[in-house]
Amino acid sequence: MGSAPPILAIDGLQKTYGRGGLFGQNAGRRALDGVSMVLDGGGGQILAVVGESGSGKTTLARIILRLVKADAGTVRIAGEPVVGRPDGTVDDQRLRQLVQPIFQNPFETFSLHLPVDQYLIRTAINLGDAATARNPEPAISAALSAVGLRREQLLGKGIRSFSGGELQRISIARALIAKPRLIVADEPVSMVDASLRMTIVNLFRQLSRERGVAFVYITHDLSTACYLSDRMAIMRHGQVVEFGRPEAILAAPDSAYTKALMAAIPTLDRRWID
Ligand SMILES: Nc1ncnc2c1ncn2[C@@H]1O[C@H](COP(=O)(O)OP(=O)(O)OP(=O)(O)O)[C@@H](O)[C@H]1O
Repeated sequence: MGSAPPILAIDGLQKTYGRGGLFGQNAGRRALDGVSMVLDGGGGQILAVVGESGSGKTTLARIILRLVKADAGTVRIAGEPVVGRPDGTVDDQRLRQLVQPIFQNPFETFSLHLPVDQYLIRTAINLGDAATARNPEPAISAALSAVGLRREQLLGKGIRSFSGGELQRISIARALIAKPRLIVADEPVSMVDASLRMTIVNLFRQLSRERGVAFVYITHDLSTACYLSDRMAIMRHGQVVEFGRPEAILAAPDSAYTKALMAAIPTLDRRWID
C-alpha cells in the first residue's frame, strides 16, 4: 500500500504578466520564476509563504486557485492535477471541492445585496454533496460552529452588520462548507482589527489540527508565519529562496534575504517562537 500523495505539490511554476507591447517593451519581470515546493502528508499542515511586497506570493495563491493562468508548471492537490496538463486537470466543480480561498478583504467575499446567511446557503447548494444541496442547514451550522459562531447570529444580516473580524470568521466558515482538502488564505488578517488577529490566526491552527484541512497562509509577517506554520517558503523576486521547517530556517537562515527579513523584526517576540 502506497503512502498518501502530498497535499500540495507545485512544480516549476512560471508567470510573467504583461508580455504585451508590439516590441515586447512592456514585458515585465517574471512574477514567478520556477517555483517548486511540496507540502507532505495527507492534510492538516500549514505552509506559510512569506516575502516582501511584489515577491510573487499573491500570484502563487491565485495560480493554485486557478484565478490566474500559469505560463508553465504544474500544481497537484492531494494527487489530483489542478494546474498544468491541459488534457487532464480536474474540472471547476472538483477544484472547488479540493481548494477554497480566503481573501484579505472579507467585505469583498460576500455580496452587498444578499444577506450573509443566504449567501452561505447558496454556497452549500453549489458546493456541497447531494445531501447538503437538498438540506444545506446542517452543513452551514457545522461550519459556523467550527469558527465559534451560531446560525442565529447571522439571520437576515448584510455584510455591514459585521465587523471585519466577524466577517472574516464567516468567510472561513464559507470556505469550510465545501469540506476542502486545502484552504489558500492570502493575508487574511491584515484588514482585521489588531486585537482580533491572534484569535483568527489561532483559529487556522485549530482548524488544521482538528479538521485535517491544510492551509497555504500568505503573509509578509515573518513572526506570524513562524508561529503558525509547519513549513515555510520564503519568496523573493518570484523565486523560493528558502523552504523548510520554520524553526530550522530561523536557527540557520541560508539566504541573506531571510537574514534581512529577520533583522527587520527588532526582537522576535518570545510568544511567537517558544
Ligand atoms: N495583474 C497584474 N498585472 C501586471 N503585473 C502584476 C499583476 N499582478 C502582479 N503583478 C506583478 O507581479 C509581481 C508579483 O506580484 P504579487 O502580487 O504576486 O506579489 P506579492 O508578493 O503578493 O505582493 P503584495 O504583498 O504586495 O501583494 C509584482 O512585480 C507585481 O507588480
